[in-house]
Amino acid sequence: MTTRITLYDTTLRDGQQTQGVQFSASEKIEIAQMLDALGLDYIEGGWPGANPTDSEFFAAAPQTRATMTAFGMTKRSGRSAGNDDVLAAVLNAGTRAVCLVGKTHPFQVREALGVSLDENRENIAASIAHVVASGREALFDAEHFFDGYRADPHYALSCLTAALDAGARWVVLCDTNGGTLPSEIGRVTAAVIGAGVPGERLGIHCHDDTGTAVAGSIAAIEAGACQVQGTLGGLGERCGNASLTTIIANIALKEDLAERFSTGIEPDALARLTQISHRLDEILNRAPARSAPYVGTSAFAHKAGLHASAIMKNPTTYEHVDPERVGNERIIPMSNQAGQSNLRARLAEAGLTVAAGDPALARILDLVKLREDQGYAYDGAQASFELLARGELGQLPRHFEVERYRVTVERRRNAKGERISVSEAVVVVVMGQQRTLSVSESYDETGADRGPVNALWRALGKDLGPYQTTIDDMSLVDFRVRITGSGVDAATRVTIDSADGNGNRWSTVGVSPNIVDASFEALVEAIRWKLIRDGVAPA
Ligand SMILES: CC(=O)SCCNC(=O)CCNC(=O)[C@H](O)C(C)(C)COP(=O)(O)OP(=O)(O)OC[C@H]1O[C@@H](n2cnc3c(N)ncnc32)[C@H](O)[C@@H]1OP(=O)(O)O
Ligand SMILES: CC(=O)C(=O)O
Repeated sequence: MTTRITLYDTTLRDGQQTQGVQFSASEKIEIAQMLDALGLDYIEGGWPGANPTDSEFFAAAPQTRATMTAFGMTKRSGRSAGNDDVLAAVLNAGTRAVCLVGKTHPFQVREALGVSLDENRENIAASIAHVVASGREALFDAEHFFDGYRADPHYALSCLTAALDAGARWVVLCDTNGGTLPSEIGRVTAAVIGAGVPGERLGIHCHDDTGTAVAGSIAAIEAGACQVQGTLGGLGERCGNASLTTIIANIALKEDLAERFSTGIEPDALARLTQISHRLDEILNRAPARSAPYVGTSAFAHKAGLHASAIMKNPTTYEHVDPERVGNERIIPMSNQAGQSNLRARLAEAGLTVAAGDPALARILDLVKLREDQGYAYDGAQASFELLARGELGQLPRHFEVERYRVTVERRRNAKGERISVSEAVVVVVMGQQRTLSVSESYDETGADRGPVNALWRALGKDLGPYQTTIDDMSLVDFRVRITGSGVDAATRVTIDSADGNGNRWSTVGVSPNIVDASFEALVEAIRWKLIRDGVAPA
């Protein structure tokens, strides 16, 4: 018999408090639907009345199986709960549940609110009673609870009791400043339950300022709290909240937890965890975090030669769980850390079968290590690695050669006297007997200059004769620049991610002391790889 842990997501509220994150109402609706499909119990949608986006979201909130919850704060002093306009706006959202944050640390009550301890506790009780009287389920987020408990356990506990006595369904212990370590969180949670607060009405809300928010949340669950709050991928104020993504996977897949606890997440939903996490990254317009537990793009990447060798014999040698359980995949990248096992695995993925012991394997490995020493990085540019390997194996078709290119960047004033820049590129390409010269300016949809690399890409992709139809659906989706080495040895490494209309995505790398030249190398490799992958024969 397992204890059912209630999952409360605050991506749309605390997650929106992340510096640099600003969801639109329609993005909030999409995220709410994703969270609901995943199987969460509560979705905290935001703070109605605090900003137009949150009000718009609640006005159009999707129907969810999860309990949609509006967030707000306890009433201010000097007015009744019924006369507090901030509380009224929260209730007006018409959600099934309302979560109110209130202070439980005497220092915070005095410094931040400037009211007496009794008055604060009465405000908590009156606000929760008002929510309950309006027919909603009430939750109380006990702000700074662990700091408050350390300073004055009697007062902090009395605030929880005031909320529970007023009808709160849940009281949630918040480590608001994120400074409490897991051992203390576990100890205090157990003490709160020992003091009479039922675990079935107790939640935990951790922040990650010590890098232990997930561990702290699990410590509270193990001590008896039955609700856990968090966000997708740990978004949230300052260093973030506890990552619900990690907590969900831990409870489902770590035997010691799975034997004692369960959540509403079904195995097929768990297998969509990586996809959901990457969709959130797309909404946030950021690359997926590499090292995120379970769902990171490197969570199951085996770079070291010793690891790859063992993984190919039995994946459990270097994997704590099967990546498929969370919808992730195993990657064996190539780099200067690789041995022949990585190499043969990567070549097989590219459809290149090479017998163990083939001398070409050693040559390819030596070349990878030499080039990485020069600044190349192949673990994030697998398409360039494939071209390099094909070259050594004598399987690299030469579709075209670049005879020369030239780029100019001009800064001038237009007819209105405004300062503008214009980038222009010329590329000469030879394909068999055919020689083409293409010229292009750089521009985006508004006509603004997008720089020399864009101009080069446009010129290169303008007239590739017999290959044109193959590359027409190609686009550049990401561009990363890194200076490697220092002083006279400094070089620029450019990694380009390309995509095509078939949903393929591939990465290529170029290195040169000159950023434009490094970019050009990566661009040319991107096209070469696409032509090979699409099986186009050289002209
Ligand atoms: C721990 C957390 O993360 S809780 C979530 C915090 N989230 C947010 O703050 C985001 C949304 N907040 C907002 O948009 C705004 O702060 C609003 C609309 C809520 C209030 O805006 P304003 O009225 O301009 O107040 P402002 O933000 O400057 O200050 C907050 C006020 O609330 C009071 N307050 C803070 N917590 C509470 C509480 N739990 N109960 C009652 N009053 C509170 C403060 O004392 C302060 O009052 P004061 O202006 O009289 O000093
Ligand atoms: C409520 C909340 O977000 C906190 O105390 O951290």
